[in-house]
Order: sequence, then structure tokens, then C-alpha cells
Amino acid sequence: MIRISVPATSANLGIGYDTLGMAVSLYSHFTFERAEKLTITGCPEEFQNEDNLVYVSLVDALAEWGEKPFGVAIDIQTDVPVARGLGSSSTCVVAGIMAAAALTGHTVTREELVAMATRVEGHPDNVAPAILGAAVCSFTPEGQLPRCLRYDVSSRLRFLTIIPPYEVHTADARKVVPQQVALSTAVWQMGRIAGLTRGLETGDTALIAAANDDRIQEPYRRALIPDYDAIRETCLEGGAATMWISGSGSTLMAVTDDTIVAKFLQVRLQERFPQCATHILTCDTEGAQIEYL
Ligand SMILES: Nc1ncnc2c1ncn2[C@@H]1O[C@H](COP(=O)(O)OP(=O)(O)OP(=O)(O)O)[C@@H](O)[C@H]1O
Ligand SMILES: N[C@@H](CCO)C(=O)O
Repeated sequence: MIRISVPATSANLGIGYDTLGMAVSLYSHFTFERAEKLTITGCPEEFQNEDNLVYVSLVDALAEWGEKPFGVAIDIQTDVPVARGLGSSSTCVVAGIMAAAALTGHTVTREELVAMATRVEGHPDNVAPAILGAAVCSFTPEGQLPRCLRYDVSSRLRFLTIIPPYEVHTADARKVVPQQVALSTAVWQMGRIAGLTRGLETGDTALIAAANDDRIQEPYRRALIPDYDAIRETCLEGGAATMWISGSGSTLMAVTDDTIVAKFLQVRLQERFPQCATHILTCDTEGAQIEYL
């Protein structure tokens, strides 16, 4: 039996649409064992079938190596909520591919994993940090495999994660983002992406706040999250440096370098928004892990 653990991820980090992402200290754990037939436990019933993204990714990887599908017992224990902007789909894709390799005796490097997982997921900004840990800026040169730049994130930073009870599906959230931007908007974003990554590395919350002012997706997606304005106001007046939409939402993520502020804010958010789950997270530095049991 094998166990694979994959961290949740916050894609975009506000300013870096489809480009930046960061692994955080919230995890999905998957076990896999060869079996007579496919069984899937531990996840909602709607996912307990052959269309399960973990199994689809496993079969896809087997096909790439010319291997036939086989029976497998999959158990999923996850703290990563579905369709909330914390990369639940990426945890499934990464685990499925790693399991395919482990159960058939293949070896895959982290770089190969990023390439395979990006093909299934469609964009690298969740899968790359889920595999590599830390914050990652990724891009895919024409006709080549994705290139990933990994940035260490200051251990002083705390990411206050507010998870509303409603889902926002990535496919729907992508429809509201305009397909074209003005040159001035492209210029606006570019410098801030460099500022945000430097701020995360050095733990400079003033720089992170200055850089976190997205004009590509957040102005359009905030309308999909009814609590956006009220939660943002609570976070900023309570001392957070800044806040962004995590991935395609509905989760919101506030940043502070003060553990006491993080705790005070968590309590205030729980009082004002009892319908939301809250976590104080740090950056995960290790990425996906595998154990043979
Ligand atoms: N435990 C699970 N078992 C099977 N499939 C899952 C599981 N968790 C998530 N998924 C799949 O991932 C989909 C959600 O992916 P989606 O991209 O909409 O959101 P997300 O990955 O949680 O957030 P984001 O991509 O914005 O960070 C679900 O509809 C389902 O297909
Ligand atoms: N970059 C993606 C992340 C969500 O999967 C988006 O914002 O649509």
C-alpha cells in the first residue's frame, strides 16, 4: 500500500493570474492498493466512480507509459475543500499520477510530474507548487515543458484562510475574466509580480501589500463571492497587510507577519462570519510526499 500527501495551493496570489501559486499547510492524503476492482472511499459519493479525478489521472499516466488500467482501492482523506480555490483538483491529479508511477515501478522526477499534471489540469499554477512546495512562478515556453521558478517564502508569514460555504467552480470563474487586456494593464501587472515574489521571500508585508493590486481577474471575480467586501474590510481594519482571492475563489486569503494579529483576526472573522471556516496557514516547503506502507 502507498500513501501520498499533497498540499493545498493558493493559485494566482492575486496578481499572477495562471502564473503564480503557493503551497500551504493544509493537506489531502490518499492511499492506493492494487485490488480486484476499482473502489473509492472517503470522498463524496458523487466522486466514487470511474470519473473520479484521482483515478482518471492515474489511468492517463498509465496510458502515457503504455500500461493497461488495473483494479485499485483508493481512499481519500482530505482537509482541502472542493471547489473553493485551494487546489483540490490539483491534489487529485498529482496523487493519481504519483500512484500510477509507484504501483507500476516507474520513477518520475518532480519536473516530469509537473509536466504530466499540467497536461491534465490545463495550467501549472496549482500543480507546480503542489509538487515542488513553496511559491512557484511557472510558464511554458512554446513547444516545451513548463519551466518553474521556486521561491522560498518567509517562515514569518501567516496566511489567514477564510473559506465560505459556497463553491465557485474554476470553469465558471474563468468565464468572467476578460480575454484581452490593455497594454497599460499588462505593464501594471508585470512589475507587481516581481514585487510580490520578492515580498514573499523576504517577508516584507508592506511590499506584498503594495504589489497585491490585481487588475486582470480580481475586479471581475469578487462579484462571485458575496462576502468579499465585508471580509476584506474586516481583515484590513483588523491589521492584515492585504488579502487576495485564493485561486478562482471562493476562499479569501489575508497576509500578516504577526501571529497575534492572525489569531485576533481569526476570532473576529469567526464571530462575524460563522458560516465560513478559517485556518491560519503557513507556506508548505516540501510539496507532495510518498510513503510505502
Ligand atoms: N476528493 C475528491 N475526489 C474526487 N474529485 C475531486 C475531489 N476533490 C476535488 N475533486 C475534483 O475537483 C473539482 C474541483 O476543481 P476546481 O478546479 O473547480 O476547484 P479547486 O481545484 O478546488 O479550486 P482552484 O482550482 O480554484 O484552486 C471537483 O469538481 C472534482 O471534479
Ligand atoms: N489560475 C487559475 C487557478 C484556478 O484553478 C484561475 O485563476 O482560474
